[in-house]
Amino acid sequence: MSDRQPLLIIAAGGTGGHMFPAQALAEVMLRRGWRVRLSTDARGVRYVGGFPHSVEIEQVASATFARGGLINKVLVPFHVTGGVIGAVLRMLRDRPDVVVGFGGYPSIPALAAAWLLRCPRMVHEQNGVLGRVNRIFSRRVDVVACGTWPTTLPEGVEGVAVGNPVRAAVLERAGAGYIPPGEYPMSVLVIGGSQGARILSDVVPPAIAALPEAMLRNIRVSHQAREEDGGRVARYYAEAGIDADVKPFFRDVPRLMSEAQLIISRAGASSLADIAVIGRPAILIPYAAAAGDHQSANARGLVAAGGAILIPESRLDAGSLSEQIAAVLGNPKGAAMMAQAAFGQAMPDAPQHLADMVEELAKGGKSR
Ligand SMILES: CC(=O)N[C@H]1[C@@H](OP(=O)(O)OP(=O)(O)OC[C@H]2O[C@@H](n3ccc(=O)[nH]c3=O)[C@H](O)[C@@H]2O)O[C@H](CO)[C@@H](O)[C@@H]1O
Repeated sequence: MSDRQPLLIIAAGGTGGHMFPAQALAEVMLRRGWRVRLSTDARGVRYVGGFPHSVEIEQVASATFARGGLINKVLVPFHVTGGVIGAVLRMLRDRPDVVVGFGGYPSIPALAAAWLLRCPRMVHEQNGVLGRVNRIFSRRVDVVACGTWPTTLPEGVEGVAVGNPVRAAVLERAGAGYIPPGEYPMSVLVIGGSQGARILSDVVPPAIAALPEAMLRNIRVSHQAREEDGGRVARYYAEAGIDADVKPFFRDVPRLMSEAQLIISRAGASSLADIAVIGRPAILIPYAAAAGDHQSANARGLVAAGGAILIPESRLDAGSLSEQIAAVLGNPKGAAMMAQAAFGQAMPDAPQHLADMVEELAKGGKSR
């Protein structure tokens, strides 16, 4: 590396699942004196508010076969080719030291350009099963960093277990003291990933309303519901006399998690990493339609360690969920052991580890 400030390009698709780990790496690299540029599409740009202000933003065309009509699908190869040509020209001008892809179609232009120009590059896969873009590039990058371990990788591809980097606001609460459930106000946090989950809005309110009266009196719920479900969820809690805060997205999830006696959640990779790093008992309901059932794979470690209870969507109903909630909240010792076990699965040094790998690559060394 010369004396100029090193440049990292982070390429990530437009969902929270890709953007939160990208943000965590950006935060560390800026602290290490790097310039950081985020390459994403219009959907991803909605998340940049959470990124440090000094991160440069480069918006690429949204090109995916997964959405849009026939015309969109016909145009995808042109968008992708245009995106790659643009990325090659910018890289020839700016000579990034390392390019890291976090998955999703918008990461294609930067990764393809880095491959063509032989620029040091890696992908980070958050899930227990490789996403489509990361699978394509897994043989064309220097390193495949894995957030969930073990990850199913294509034959001949080696991965490095790094963990899913969590945001600074989560790290500040790593292993925060847990107050086990008892005869005092208890908090239950319900989150459905970055978009919210309809099934949790259908099943969780009646499950909570069916808890034993003595328990119910002390419960406070923070429930993330999709915009269109928020009204009915809030009404349900109000009519059942339950103290509830219903929002489409909580900006202060790290605080809410640290205050919670129990978390009910989907099994998206960052949600699980946050739960483990803060160390809280959880009931997990993996999204059954996720590609390759990767949410079940994500949850495996936490559940096997005794930090979480898994309920498959196919067996989820208000009655059985209510029993599971009562079992956790009615057993302070068991809940404290779950919190401990969850923290035992955390990889809080994932952001630093990933940052070390970026610096290794920049020096020309391989990280594995
Ligand atoms: C439906 C779907 O396909 N989801 C995928 C998507 O997850 P999705 O985008 O749903 O997100 P994750 O669960 O990985 O991350 C969500 C993040 O949002 C935070 N949060 C959540 C709710 C809220 O109100 N406020 C808030 O800050 C969580 O604490 C977490 O940090 O990408 C992930 C990573 O590739 C995958 O593992 C998921 O399977």
